[in-house]
Amino acid sequence: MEFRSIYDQGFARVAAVTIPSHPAQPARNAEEILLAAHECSERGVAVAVFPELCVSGYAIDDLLLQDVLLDGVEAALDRIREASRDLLPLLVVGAPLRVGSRLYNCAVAIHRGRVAAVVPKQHLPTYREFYEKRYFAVPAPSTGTRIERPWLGADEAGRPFSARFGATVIDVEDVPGLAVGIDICEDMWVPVPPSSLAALAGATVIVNLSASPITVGRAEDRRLLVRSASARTNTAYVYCAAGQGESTTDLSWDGQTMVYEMGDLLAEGERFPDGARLTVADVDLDRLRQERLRQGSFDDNAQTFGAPGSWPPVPRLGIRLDPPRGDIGLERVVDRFPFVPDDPERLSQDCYEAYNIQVSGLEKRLRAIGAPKAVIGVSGGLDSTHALIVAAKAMDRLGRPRSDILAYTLPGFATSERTRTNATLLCERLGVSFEEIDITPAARQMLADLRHPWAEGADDYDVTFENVQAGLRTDYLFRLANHHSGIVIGTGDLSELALGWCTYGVGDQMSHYAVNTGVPKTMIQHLIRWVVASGQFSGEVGEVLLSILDTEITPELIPTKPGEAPQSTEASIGPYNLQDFTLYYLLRRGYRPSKIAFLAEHAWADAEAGSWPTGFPADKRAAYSLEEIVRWERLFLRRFFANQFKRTAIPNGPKVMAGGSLSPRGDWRMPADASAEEWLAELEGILGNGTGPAAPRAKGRWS
Ligand SMILES: Nc1ncnc2c1ncn2[C@@H]1O[C@H](COP(=O)(O)OP(=O)(O)OC[C@H]2O[C@@H]([n+]3cccc(C(=O)O)c3)[C@H](O)[C@@H]2O)[C@@H](O)[C@H]1O
Ligand SMILES: Nc1ncnc2c1ncn2[C@@H]1O[C@H](COP(=O)(O)OP(=O)(O)OP(=O)(O)O)[C@@H](O)[C@H]1O
Ligand SMILES: NC(=O)CC[C@H](N)C(=O)O
Repeated sequence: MEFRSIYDQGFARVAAVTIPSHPAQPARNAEEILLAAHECSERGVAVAVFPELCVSGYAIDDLLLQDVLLDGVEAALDRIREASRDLLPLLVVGAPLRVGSRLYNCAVAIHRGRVAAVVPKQHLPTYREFYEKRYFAVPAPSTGTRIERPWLGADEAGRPFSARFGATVIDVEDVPGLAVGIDICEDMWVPVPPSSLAALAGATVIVNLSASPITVGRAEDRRLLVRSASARTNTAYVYCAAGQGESTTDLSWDGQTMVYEMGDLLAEGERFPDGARLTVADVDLDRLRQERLRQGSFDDNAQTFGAPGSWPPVPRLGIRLDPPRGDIGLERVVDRFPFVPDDPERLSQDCYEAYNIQVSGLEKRLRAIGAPKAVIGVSGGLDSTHALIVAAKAMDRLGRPRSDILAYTLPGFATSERTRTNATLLCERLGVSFEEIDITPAARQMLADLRHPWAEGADDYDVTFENVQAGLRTDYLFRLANHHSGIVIGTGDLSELALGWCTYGVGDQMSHYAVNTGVPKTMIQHLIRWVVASGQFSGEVGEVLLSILDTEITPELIPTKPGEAPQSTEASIGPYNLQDFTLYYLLRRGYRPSKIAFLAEHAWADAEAGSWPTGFPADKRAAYSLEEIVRWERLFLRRFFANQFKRTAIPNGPKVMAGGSLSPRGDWRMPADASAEEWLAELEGILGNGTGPAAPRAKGRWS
């Protein structure tokens, strides 16, 4: 197992290749195909798809029925097949082929000197500009025919090879999880495309050989179809259209290429190119496999289609690829923040939704109870600030005065002037009811009653010292809620829950309704920025919110000595940048820790590379080495397992992100006494730290 090998990390490299077309000149087209195929091979591509009828040219009309053309096509396929012996990828090319007494519009799947399968187009457009039924036959629904033709080649003893003719899923046996299904252009435009059945039979990558002429607006239609096909079939969909050189007698061609994976665009090629273009992307086979594992309805649907009287399942056959195992890079963008999109419009939309999910969640709870007051401990930090502006909006929407929010600042031994001032200003400007209660006398009393060394003058700031303060704050807030007929609004976020960074029970883990539990820390700052930018509150509230965004994240539980930096949360539990990254891939994707580290290195190794979310401060653009990534991931895993007990007992609160919730009722169930050992061992083994080289991956795990 090579840590930096994409094929060992569950990816497969695919290419959508558009080439210059030479209409009715199969020999020249074969050379164009081979030129691009060599490049794909050098780049470690596993599957390369070319346009529909690229061997003959698509728009050649009645020339399709000429024997010179059809003989030339077979000779060209023979040439490609022979030359493919030295090439890595499975090549899928389009050609008109005589089978029996008719002509078929086919995809020919070629690998290492053999034709793996010939898949005929099932849906022939014969409307508007298309006239395919004039030339081509619709294949019979019964599959399983074999064809024997000289261009299929022969073995060493001269025995001729035959090939499957019909819909087929091609399993790449030594790239677990890579199974290729085929659509040919119009096949994608019908309600039940062949690719849907191929996906239900196990295909994870669908290739579409297309010769869709370009008219205004059609590229967007294709994008919609490819994107939705990939999302609905849980596949990567690799689309490739004919381009430069196709006949412009009555039409024009743009050579559009794109790769979508489960609705996400991985790569897209230049349109109207002046030569061959390879659109290359690394498909995450683990993601597809994991999604089908957890979304059981996918397989249920396959059962429905496999039932008697329904479509027969698409047959599968296997090839072996022997892909490169070294470091060939990663042809895929890995976002630094899986919970936070970089695209400004998408980020704004996500923030709008997240904020409204939180606000409407609290609104419903307040209405259901019968207009209780909302009691909040406001520290001047990010979480309680956000909870406060969620509560303020909920009160506005309920038509109740903001004074029904009872905000308390509860300074302890380490509360700084800055957070306290921010908290005070924010409450004043929002117009909520506000009071300060100093918890230090009660905390002193409790520490003395406990006979804590600090009470006897020692410099001992342990967990008990911290939790006495967090606990007393909670005690005050709950009793204030009783006293004023209110409920305590919980402020803790999703990242803190993942790490167990809260005080259990009599502490900030508990509340009557927790508005932030579904929001990761890396998202909270953007939410607050969005609240300011979208003018949810007055300009003067916005000013304080921006000042709060600038404050270092600290629990303020241990006093700062002169000349020392204040207690830093991230120094204790790791950068939230990395911890949210791990959280997403563990929770939503179920990935191995080694794969998470591999992805994190691609996302975080270089602060200059790739994009950052809009508004992300330049001075906070961090980078992390693989060593740092692994160090903090280890800590994450230990804390994530050890703190499940805090999650099994969390208060109610809405799920916000599709990436996951940690509520045992919402989206995450796990034992509160499980061990992280196996997860830690997997990480150690991969990096060769301590436990020696990693065991080779078991075969067939993905099937
Ligand atoms: N699986 C399990 N099932 C049942 N009980 C389990 C348990 N594992 C530990 N325990 C028990 O739980 C207790 C430990 O949990 P707990 O009392 O919560 O204490 P603990 O997790 O040790 O400490 C809380 C940490 O959160 C930090 N904190 C607190 C408050 C706010 C913030 C913030 O910045 O937002 C941070 C604080 O600085 C401290 O480091 C122990 O008594 C332990 O024996
Ligand atoms: N000085 C304080 N006054 C009032 N409430 C406080 C104070 N300190 C902490 N709290 C309450 O305890 C919660 C957790 O506190 P802490 O500051 O340790 O964590 P945090 O997650 O960084 O939250 P925040 O970003 O709101 O500070 C806060 O959200 C707040 O509700
Ligand atoms: N060649 C084809 O099958 C093209 C048909 C497709 N519906 C299109 O409009 O692009």
